[in-house]
Amino acid sequence: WKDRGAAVSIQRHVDSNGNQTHRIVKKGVQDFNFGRTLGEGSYSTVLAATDRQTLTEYAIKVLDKRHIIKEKKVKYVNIEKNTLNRLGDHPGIVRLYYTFQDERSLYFVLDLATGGELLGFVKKLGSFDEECTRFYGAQILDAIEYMHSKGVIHRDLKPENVLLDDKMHVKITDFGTAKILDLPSQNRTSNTDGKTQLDRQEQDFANNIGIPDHERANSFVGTAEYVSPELLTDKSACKGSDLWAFGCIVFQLLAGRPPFKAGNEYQTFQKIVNLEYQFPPGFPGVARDLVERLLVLDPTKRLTIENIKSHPFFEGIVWGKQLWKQKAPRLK
Ligand SMILES: NC(=O)c1nn(CC2CCNCC2)c2c1CCc1cnc(N=C3C=CCC=C3)nc1-2
Repeated sequence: WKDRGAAVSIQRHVDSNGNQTHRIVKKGVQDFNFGRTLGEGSYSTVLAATDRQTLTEYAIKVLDKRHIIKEKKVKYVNIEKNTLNRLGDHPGIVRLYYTFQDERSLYFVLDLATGGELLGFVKKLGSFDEECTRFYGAQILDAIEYMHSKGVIHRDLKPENVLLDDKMHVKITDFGTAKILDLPSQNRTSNTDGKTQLDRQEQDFANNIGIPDHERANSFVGTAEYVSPELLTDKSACKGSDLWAFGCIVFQLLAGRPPFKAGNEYQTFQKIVNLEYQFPPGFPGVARDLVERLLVLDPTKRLTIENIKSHPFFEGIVWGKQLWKQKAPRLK
């Protein structure tokens, strides 16, 4: 495991003859005060923490080494670290500052998003108005565009993974199931002979989220409601899969519920592959047009990011840095 980046603390040391020396030591657990638990994964826990020297607050993801090895997740953890390293410079993506380790655990020192999940606000308000949906949709899309430009597909975008920082701006997180498209031409995660080969990570992930056996053989899925049809039919993710999830999120912000939801995962999957969803009465027409052009079964027929940015729904949005400088609209 190669630690990435390093933060050091300078420790003043007076030796037995009273000579003062300074030791440079890599930051470690002892440099932080750990606070509340922000989230738990199957082999990781995310805690709020404060750097005792700088008083800066972070989220620290603690991964249990023994568990990672036992559950054969080493590849996952490295993919998450490599993905976060690639995505280190965008305001809409949780940043990995550095990692360190001790005999038991690995530690990822990450941005702390104090506002919590976007999902929490949608639930509290019931739904967002067009202005708020436009702002948060634009920030999410800008972050997706950056990810894709770095050859990363998130693969599990959902309102729970869209966090908000202290300025109520978006911070996308949880790249544990992301896919790095090594070759620029490789737009789908399938191997060279064209057969969609479940890679170890996908197979491992499928094993872990309890897919029924008859589906387990060849389907890697994220969270049921936001999974794209191509992941359920030909088992491969592509950049369009993130745009499908984006369409589900825009729908959910305005409707207060995701487009595809049924009694259980299998029935939800059925609705997705049959494109069975309805807009609630009052759903704004211009947003409906956008969603209808994203929730398209054939990923090659979905709007591209450029198309979405110039769609009338996003009229008035100034894309780029300005989007992250402006004040977030008050959620009402
Ligand atoms: N899996 C992760 O990497 C991760 N998980 N969380 C907490 C999860 C809680 C459930 N929904 C998804 C996020 C975080 C991170 C990254 C780093 C990170 C930074 N800030 C927060 N902040 C939170 C504040 C309030 C409630 C939940 C999270 N959380 C995280």
